[in-house]
Amino acid sequence: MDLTTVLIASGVALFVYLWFRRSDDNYPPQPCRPLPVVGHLFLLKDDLRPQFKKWHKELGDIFSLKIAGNLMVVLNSYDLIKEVLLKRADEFSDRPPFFVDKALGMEQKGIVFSNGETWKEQRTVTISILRKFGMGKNVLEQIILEELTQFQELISGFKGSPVDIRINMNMAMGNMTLTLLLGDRFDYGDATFQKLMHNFYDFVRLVNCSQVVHHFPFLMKLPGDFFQAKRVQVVTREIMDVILNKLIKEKKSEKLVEGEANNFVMAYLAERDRKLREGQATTMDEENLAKIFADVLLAGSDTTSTGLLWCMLYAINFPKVQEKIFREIENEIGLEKAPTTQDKTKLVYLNAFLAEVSRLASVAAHGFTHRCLNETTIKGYKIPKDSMIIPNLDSVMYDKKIWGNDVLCFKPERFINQEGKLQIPEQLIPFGIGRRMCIGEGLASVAMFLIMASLFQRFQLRPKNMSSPPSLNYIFGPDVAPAPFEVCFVDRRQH
Ligand code: HEM
Repeated sequence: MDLTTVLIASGVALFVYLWFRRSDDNYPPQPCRPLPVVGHLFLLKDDLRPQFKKWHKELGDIFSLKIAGNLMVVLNSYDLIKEVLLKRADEFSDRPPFFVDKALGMEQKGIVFSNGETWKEQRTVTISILRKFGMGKNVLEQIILEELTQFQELISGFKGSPVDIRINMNMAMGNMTLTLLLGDRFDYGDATFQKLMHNFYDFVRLVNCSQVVHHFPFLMKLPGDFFQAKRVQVVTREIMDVILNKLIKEKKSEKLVEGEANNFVMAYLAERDRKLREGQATTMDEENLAKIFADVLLAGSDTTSTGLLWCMLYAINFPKVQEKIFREIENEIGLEKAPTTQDKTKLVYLNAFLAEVSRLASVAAHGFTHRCLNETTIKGYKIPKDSMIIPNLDSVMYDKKIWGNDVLCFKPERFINQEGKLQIPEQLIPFGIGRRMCIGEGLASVAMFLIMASLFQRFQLRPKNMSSPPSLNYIFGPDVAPAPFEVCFVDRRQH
């Protein structure tokens, strides 16, 4: 036998041994035996939703997959997700390492990807600043209403002809977020804004695929870019460069009049300076600020814009629901005065509509990955240290035990009780649950309420072809977005 034959034979023998070796580990059930080295990676398709649904049905509320050397544990059902992420928050609130965090640079900073003291302080400070912006003269509301005026003008310019509004929606939401961060809105034609939005679009499209490189870093060294990881690296570096070296740098040079920050960057820097002046130990610095900037832009803007697109798609598919919302707006606030947050409690049916869209659209279908801090058990199964934990929010949004047999029906009425009041069950968790729960829930909810109330007040949303509205199909990415569709915004004032 020559050396090549020996090597091939040993390789095959090792593979067969690893494949048939009995594993004594009592891991949560798995769909099949994992392959050596890659584990179950070969099973995962681009759209994980139907797969997770099937495995949930076959394997139960907890199942697991081997991804390279790590265990990925998928939690299904409200009770189990709540038990792990809320009641056992000390054990399951960390994040695992992500390729994209590495690509962004300044690893483990900001909020989304950080852990420990850094995460705690950045999250607390950010929530506190956002809360202040939502109070008093309500900076948040002013920003949303200003952008909304521009957005309505743009829509009105389409004069009721069919349009794919995705890019414009992303630009409007992106601009709202940037105004919150910096204090001034961009002109849509501004070169920096265009570049950011372009990179941002690429990022959202490519990020899922690139995570494979985290498990197999040698792939970065191979020629070509099959998993788009090199492209993600270029795009994220460009995003961070603009944020840190242009936007934050320019803001820093402006003088802050004490107590008057109307934007996140200035408010953050003022708080950092206060802590330093008072001699407090702090993790607050410009790198953390830049990462929070990216977190808010990347985690917040796209998800909210996607949520709004779903609202439009459901509205054109359910014209009677849309008409009922319009009548409610007409009766409760009239057609002249622009809706404000003060009107939120009056528009019960609109709120029920938004809740039902958030349930069925399930924009963050699989939440965001957590990490298990130390070896432990869930439901008697062994969970090794550093396992990835996925809260399958889809399993809650589509659970017949919670929503009834008509779980697949679009029915805003399910959120209105017999007294005609809005009633949102605790199981509606589009923003997650526990210590890592979304920090942007308030911001997203206010933005979605104001934008949809204003659009429904002025426009009737219609499909291009009244007899065949666009499908409710989705595209699975970092969030679940509607497949491209066209909508006609017919100005009610001119009809
Ligand atoms: C409809 C819109 C949105 C949805 C559905 C959504 C959903 C979520 C979900 C499911 C998580 C993961 C929770 C977990 O890890 O268990 C999350 C995290 C996060 N979201 Fe949102 N989000 C939305 C809008 C926003 C907005 C507007 C912001 C801007 C402030 C934002 C900022 C964040 C941040 C920073 C995190 C990470 C929190 C942490 O790791 O501590 N999100 N979001």
